[in-house]
Amino acid sequence: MPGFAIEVRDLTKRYGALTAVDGLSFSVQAGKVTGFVGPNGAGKSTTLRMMLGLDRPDAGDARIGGRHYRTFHEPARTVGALLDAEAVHPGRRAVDHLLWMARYNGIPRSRVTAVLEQVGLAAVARKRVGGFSLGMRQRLGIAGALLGDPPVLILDEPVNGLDPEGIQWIRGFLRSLAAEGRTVLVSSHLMGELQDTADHLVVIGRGRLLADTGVAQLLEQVSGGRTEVRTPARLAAVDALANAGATVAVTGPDTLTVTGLDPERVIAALTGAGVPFTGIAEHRAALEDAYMALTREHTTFATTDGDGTWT
Ligand SMILES: Nc1ncnc2c1ncn2[C@@H]1O[C@H](COP(=O)(O)OP(=O)(O)OP(=O)(O)O)[C@@H](O)[C@H]1O
Repeated sequence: MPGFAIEVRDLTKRYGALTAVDGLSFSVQAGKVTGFVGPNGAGKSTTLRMMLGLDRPDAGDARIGGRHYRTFHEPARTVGALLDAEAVHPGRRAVDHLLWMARYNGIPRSRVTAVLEQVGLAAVARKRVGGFSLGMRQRLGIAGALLGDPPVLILDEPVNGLDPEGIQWIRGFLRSLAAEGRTVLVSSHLMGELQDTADHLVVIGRGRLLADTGVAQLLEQVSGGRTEVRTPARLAAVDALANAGATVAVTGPDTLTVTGLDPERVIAALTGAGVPFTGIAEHRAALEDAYMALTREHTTFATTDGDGTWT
């Protein structure tokens, strides 16, 4: 799978007095899941639409593998996109929708069977889309994006409205696509939807870049060195960790929050003292907190800048 990066440079889009995307620059690498995060109205969909040649920028540009989307002869073979899972006619059968897409894009029919299998919809291929749950429609949208076996996938809010099982599925699926060397860009307005899926995060607010960072780096930066430990032997764990020099707070019947020891040393201290544990994680809530802080700061900035409310 050739590596296709996405490069966004000084991208700007105005709707009348509103600057929906404001001098945005970032790049998206192949072989990773990149989360594109921002509150509602931050400009995510507008940015994705400009990448896909559906909206024309007022300034700057977005290139995929060094080229503008519109210049691709067979774009579906390079870029697969899911913008709106609701956009399929409800009277259509899933397989017919994909066959129509395949014909339109010059893709062999055999790919339709392959992608239906890939997204787990083979058994309902002949059912009408109107009877599909939102999760099934999201899967169908992803199947459509995969038809051309593209090296680049751009998915707008694919996790939105999924049940926990659907969320688990999509996480694993996106990660497997990235592991094949594909470029996977996935948007969400919720950090929680992406923090366990994405390797990298691009955070925007009011059309501007707020952060462009690895998930691990951001987590390290914001977790304040806190590690959560889940253990059935709470008291023994407190002793072992305190002996190793950590500060330990009991945060639940079987959970502890540890500061002053990195996760590797927490594991070493527990294992060395023979204390059982069922989970060790950097402080996950911290990422959500950081996201809230980033976007809140930006709201304050926007307000003091004199240009009104947060949409
Ligand atoms: N065609 C349009 N005409 C006028 N304003 C628009 C248009 N499209 C988007 N906007 C405005 O541009 C801003 C950015 O919208 P956009 O849909 O890109 O945000 P988003 O981050 O994708 O939000 P959401 O998570 O709600 O989808 C919003 O204030 C929106 O109302």
